[in-house]
Parts: sequence; C-alpha cells; structure tokens
Amino acid sequence: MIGGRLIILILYIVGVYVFSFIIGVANLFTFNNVSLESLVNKTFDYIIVGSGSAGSLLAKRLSQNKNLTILLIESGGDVRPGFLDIPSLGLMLQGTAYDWKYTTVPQKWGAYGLAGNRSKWPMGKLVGGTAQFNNLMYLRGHPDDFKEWYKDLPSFDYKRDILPYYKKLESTGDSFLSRLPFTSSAAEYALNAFKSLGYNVNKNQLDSFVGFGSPYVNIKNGKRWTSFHQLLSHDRPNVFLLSHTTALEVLFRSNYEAYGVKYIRSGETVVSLARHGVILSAGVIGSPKLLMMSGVGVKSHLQSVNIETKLDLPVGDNLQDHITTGFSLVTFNDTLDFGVGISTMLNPLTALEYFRTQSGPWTTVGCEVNGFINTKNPKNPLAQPDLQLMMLPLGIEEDSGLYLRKLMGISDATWYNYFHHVNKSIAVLPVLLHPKSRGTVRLESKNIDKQPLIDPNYLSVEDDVETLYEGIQIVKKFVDAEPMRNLGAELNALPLPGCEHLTFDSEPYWFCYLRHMTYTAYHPVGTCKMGADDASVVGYDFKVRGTNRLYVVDASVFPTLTSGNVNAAVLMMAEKAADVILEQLFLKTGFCCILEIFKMKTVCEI
Ligand SMILES: Cc1cc2nc3c(=O)[nH]c(=O)nc-3n(C[C@H](O)[C@H](O)[C@H](O)COP(=O)(O)OP(=O)(O)OC[C@H]3O[C@@H](n4cnc5c(N)ncnc54)[C@H](O)[C@@H]3O)c2cc1C
Repeated sequence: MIGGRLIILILYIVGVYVFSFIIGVANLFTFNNVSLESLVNKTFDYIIVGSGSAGSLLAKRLSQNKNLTILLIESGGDVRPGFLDIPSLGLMLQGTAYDWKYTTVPQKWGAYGLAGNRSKWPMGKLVGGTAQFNNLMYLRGHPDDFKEWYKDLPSFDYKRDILPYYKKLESTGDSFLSRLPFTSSAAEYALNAFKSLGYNVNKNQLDSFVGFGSPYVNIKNGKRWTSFHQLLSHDRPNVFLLSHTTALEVLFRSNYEAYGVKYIRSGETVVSLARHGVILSAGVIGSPKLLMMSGVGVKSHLQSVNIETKLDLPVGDNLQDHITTGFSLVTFNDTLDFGVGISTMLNPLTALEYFRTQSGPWTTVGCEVNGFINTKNPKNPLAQPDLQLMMLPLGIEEDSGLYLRKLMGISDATWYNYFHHVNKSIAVLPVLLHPKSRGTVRLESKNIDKQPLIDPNYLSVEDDVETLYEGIQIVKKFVDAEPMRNLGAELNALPLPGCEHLTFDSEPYWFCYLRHMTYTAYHPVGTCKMGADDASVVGYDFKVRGTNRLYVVDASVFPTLTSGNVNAAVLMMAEKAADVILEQLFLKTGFCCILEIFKMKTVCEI
C-alpha cells in the first residue's frame, strides 16, 4: 500500500517537472509569422492590447468586417502543447512561464494563513489569456448585478441591454457550453445533502438565482474552449497577432486622441498606428498598468513614480475580488474514495477513457456542485445571492503538499500544523459574492518589467467577514445533513495556527479562522471602473473619460462583481463593446459620407 503510494508520488513529481520543462521550452517558440519590420509605423484600423477572454472575442467580432484590419498585441507566447486543452491540466500552467505570477502586498486584515500574508494571483500570460487555465465554469450572474452597474443610466433594461449579448454568445458557439462531462460520486452525495437541507436542487445554473445544481462549462468535445480558440477557428486574414510583444504606452495627439501604441518585442521598441481606436484588453492588472504608464491615472501617484500626468483619473482604484474559504474543512475517513484522487488521475485507464470518450476524470474542472444563497432572504428564489457555494471533491492535502500548497502560497505554519494532518477531505467553499472591501493597483516604478503593487485590502470591511461567517454556518449544516453523516463527514477541528487560543466552533473562533483562511476565488475586477460618476475611468461606451479613440474592455471595467464566476460576464461585455465600437465607427463613417458629398471631406478624417 505504502509502496504503491510512493510510486504514484514519484511519478507525480517527475510528471510535474517534465511538464514544466516542456511548456517552458514551448513558450520560447512562436508560430507567428508577422514580421516586426512590416509593422513599423503601419496603420491598422484598431489595435487591441491583450488576447485574453475579452481581447480575442473583440478581435473576432471586429474582424468579421473584412474591411477592417486589427493588430492584436500579446505579451505571452502563442505556442502551447495541444494536450493543455485537457481541462484538468489547466491548473498546471499556474506558476509557469505562461503565468504573470502576481502576488498581492501583505494583507492587513486577512490572509494570515498565507506566507507573508500575501495572496498569489495567477493570470494568463499567453494567447487566450487567463481562460487558458481557468476552471471553465460559465455563469451569467444575476440581473440585479447589472442594474447596479448601470445605476447612472435610468433607461437601463437588463432584458434589452445585457441578456441579448449573453444569448448571442451562447447561440453562436462563441462560448461553447456543455454540462459537466464528468462528476465524481461526491457530487450526488453533496446534492442530496443540500436537498435534505431544504435547498432547491437541479436549478438551471446559467443565471445566478438561489439554488444548487451542477455548473455549465466551456468544454467542447472534452477540450477547453476559450474565445481565443473561437478566434482561431474562423477565417481571419485581417487579424495580425503579435505574440511575445508587450505594449509600453498608448500614444496621444492633442485632445487626448489615441493614435497608436508603443510596444517592445525581442528588445526592439516599435510604434504601430491605429486609425479608429486603441482598445486595452490587458486585464484587471495589465490595463490599469498600461494606462498609468501612459500618463493616465491618479495624479499624486503618477508624480510619485515620475510619470507626467496627462489625465487625472482614478485608474487602479475600486479593486475587488471574490473571497473564499473553507478548504479541508469537511473531512472523512481516508479509506473513502470518490474516484478523483491523484491515483485515479495517473491511472492509464483514465487516460484511455479520455481519449476514447472525451470524458472521465481528466475533464474535471474541480467544482462539481455549485449553489447560490441569499443569507438575508433565503426563501426568495429570485433574490440576488450574497454567497456562492462550490463543492470540489478534493482537499488541498490530496497531493501531500507538493504542488497545490505552493500554488496557493500557504504558510509553513498553516501547512504543517493544519492541512498536513488532514487525511481526506472535500472542499465546500463559501464565496463572498459582493464584498464591500475595496483595494488598489499602483505602479511600483515606471519600469514596465516591475510587478505592480496589488492590494485587494481583503476583509477590511467587517461586513464581509460576517457574510462569510454565514457561509461557515451552512457548511456546518451540510456536514450534519444525513447523506454526509452517513459517509462519516466531520468538521475539521484541528487547532488552526493563530486561532488555537479560541474555543473551536465559537463565533470568535470562526471570525479568526476567516481572517486566516482568506483565499482568492480568482475573480479580481474593477480597476478601470465603468460608469458616469467621478469614480469612473471609462464611460458606458467603454471610452476612457476625457479621451478619444481609447477604449478599455476587460474585467477591469466591472463597476462591481457579478454573482458567480466572472468570465461569462467578461465575454458578454466584449460582445456589447464590439457593438458599441462598431456603431461609433459606422455613425462616423456615415457622417463622413455626407460631408464627402458636400466636398468637406478634409474636416473628417476617419
Ligand atoms: C485559476 C483561475 C480560475 C478561474 N476560473 C474561472 C471559472 O471557472 N469561470 C470564470 O468565469 N472565471 C474564472 N476565472 C476568471 C476569468 O478567467 C478571468 O476573469 C478572465 O479570463 C479575465 O479576462 P480578461 O480578458 O479581463 O483578461 P485576461 O484573460 O487575463 O487577458 C489579458 C491578456 O492581456 C495580456 N497583457 C497584459 N498586459 C499586456 C501588455 N502590456 N501588452 C500585451 N499584452 C498584455 C495578458 O498576457 C493576457 O493574455 C478564473 C481565473 C483564474 C486565475
């Protein structure tokens, strides 16, 4: 038994190192044959910075008009071994050359169980961006989320202004949706447990209404499916992709009209020009960073890093993230096997099943049961939820601390005195959907290669701790539910370093627990907020306030977090932005045609 486990562990370690080597080497290559010389001072209709979820979708939509040329600039590489489309392997890209490997500054109010109180924030640095290693869950959010976004627009109507864009995504295959190709035996037990607690189960999990079910995922024929895959699957002679290329600065004419982008590739600095617009889709960290590097940001901050302020806007404010907690809290006897452990994953029969049927454990996305709860209004099935609950059939002790612990940055004290002693657990994770805490992204210096200072200010508002505490109460009821009791589920009562002095299961204990076990749910948003007030960086037309022809379209423009995983909302917004941007172009073109008729073309340079 011990010998078998040892062999699996050795295979696992060797596998991780071989894997890291292969992808590290792959990242050095490029299939991209656009030569840099051909781009110097060349004019495109649009330049998009960042080929992630939003950037790829925009590139596809804009390039459907074959008269428009698009330059798509991406910092990361464009060669990924094909096997990385196997959903369960996404996780293994974190911490590699395909990850920006961001880390927050030490947190004052939470994350005490992480090394240095810092949270690790993986983000995709490759074509396709973060969706190349995300967990593929697709959730639209709740209609009230968007009412909040558009609160300064009295005419806003969810069914007219948002829903059609989701439906467009879902019906044209741009965001290919499937049910989970695989669930372990834990999923059924968990659903039964939630049902026995009186929750609605088998709810439609597309919109985030109260209830439990299994999530939709972006998987096509057993493979990861992103907006970049979608872009590649279309004829796109008018999209020029430049990978391994980092945008350094947006260039402005007078009146803050963006006319081009300065970027660096293989040590060479080049400028390309944009006839109709520059679109920043560099993500929640990349877009504010680039704006600040271009002189658009909080004046006092830009002065402190010696950047001349062109426009004083609250760039980098309003940072918010979904916080989760509760790893390895629901424990079992270690003989229990739900059929998704490391030994199953490394079993050649599992591989065979995947290649034969495009399903099985290799298609797992982690979360198998997903639910939404409104703790203040639990009986109303249409209420906007304040908590999400995700059930994953594994605990982070599963790999004995070899990999997951490092990815999450768990401190040695917490690992060795807590997780290390857990034999078998599942993750039932409450996620705080609408945190009140707000943080910032700031530059450390004007050196583009320096990581920015990321401070989500986790749990700085007490209300956030209180809502998560309600989540813990639900986890406790879950453990006590008959289907779980029959399996021998127990609440992990091991003394948690930092909270040992408190009585286990008392309110002070859980409040302490939450401030130690504070984890990102990987959904940071908000650093270039959209809106009409002074706290906004872009208007409802995605244009940076006070500028012309400069847009931001990505997770950074969310005014607030949506109820659930955010990628679907990023894609929906990119759909909407494509419409808005093209509409502006056609209005302008139409106007120019009229001017041309009256021989006044010179005043109208489109
Ligand atoms: C581990 C993990 C799991 C997740 N799971 C889910 C999930 O299951 N469901 C869900 O809905 N969401 C999930 N998310 C969140 C979701 O994937 C992201 O919110 C979403 O992909 C963000 O899209 P984006 O277009 O804003 O940015 P990104 O996809 O990050 O794209 C930004 C791109 O810009 C590039 N870039 C940055 N700066 C520059 C520059 N200066 N020059 C050129 N290029 C640049 C980057 O390399 C990147 O490719 C997860 C996130 C993580 C990290």
